[in-house]
Amino acid sequence: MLKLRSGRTLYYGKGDVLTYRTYAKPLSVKAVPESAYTGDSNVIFAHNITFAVSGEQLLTSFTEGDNSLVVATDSMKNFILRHTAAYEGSTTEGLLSFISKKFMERYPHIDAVELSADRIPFHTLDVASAAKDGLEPSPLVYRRSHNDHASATMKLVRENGAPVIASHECATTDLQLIKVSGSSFYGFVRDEYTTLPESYDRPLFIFLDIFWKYDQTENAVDAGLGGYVPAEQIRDITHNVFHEMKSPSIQFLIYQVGRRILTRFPQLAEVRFESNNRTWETIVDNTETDPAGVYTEPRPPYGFQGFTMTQEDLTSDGE
Ligand SMILES: O=c1[nH]c(=O)c2[nH]c(=O)[nH]c2[nH]1
Repeated sequence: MLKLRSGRTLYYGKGDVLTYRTYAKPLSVKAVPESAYTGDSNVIFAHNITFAVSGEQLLTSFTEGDNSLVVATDSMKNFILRHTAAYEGSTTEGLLSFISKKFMERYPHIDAVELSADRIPFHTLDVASAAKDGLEPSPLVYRRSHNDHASATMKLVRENGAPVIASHECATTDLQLIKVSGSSFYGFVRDEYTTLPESYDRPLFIFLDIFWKYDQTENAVDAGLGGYVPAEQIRDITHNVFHEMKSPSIQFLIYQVGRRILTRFPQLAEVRFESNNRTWETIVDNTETDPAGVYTEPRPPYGFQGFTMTQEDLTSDGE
């Protein structure tokens, strides 16, 4: 939230600024064992951006109707689009940093910018190769995905007049993972309010949002430094840990995912989870001799968990 010195909150901006940039600089990252992802051609580098500004000098635009220092949100949209064309990097975080720094340089009366972007994922598609010897990814045709996607949030303020990143958080959201067998939930408090039976093998369906912060923000902004953490590798680590472990609860599952993420990426200071329990309701149970079961959508209300972890969690013996 963007606040003035007086403690008053003041901001205005533009949301849903859709920027479909083509042929951004390709991204290249180090491999991790859990993921085939090593980068992105960035042929389509598309985002939905929300951009808000704040400043002491904007107060009279609210209190007196004085528009003399108001940059129209329509102009903000144009600024974002034009600078998306000028961006020479390869990451969402770099794009946000670039646009907001340029904006604060152009408009010195703006004290702070808070902005976020959802990456709009477009995936490659295989097509018959021109040589007719199999399939190869089309460099031209892409499929828009409505699955999980990367995003980032950033706040910039001025220090000695120059814009600096005061805070950031990166994320992969809307991950929806089902593990059909190998998850339990038992041993919880049983009292006069308990109706849930203990489960020793449940089809665990979770909705998951994962957030992370770097120790050095520069690693998020400049992939050339070699410490960039792509949402795709976070996603792949998550389903690997889910696959590997017999989870006694979502709480313990996300803790183990967090430990793996922090192990793989020492450049991250923090990982945060928001999970949602969508365990399928059992209609026909499976048996020891017949794995076939029938399940249906769970009814609301849904349970959720939240957990924040830092590198310090790796020094405790949770694994
Ligand atoms: O993994 C779970 N954690 C809970 O805290 C909980 N509570 C519940 O009813 N089901 C589950 N599952």
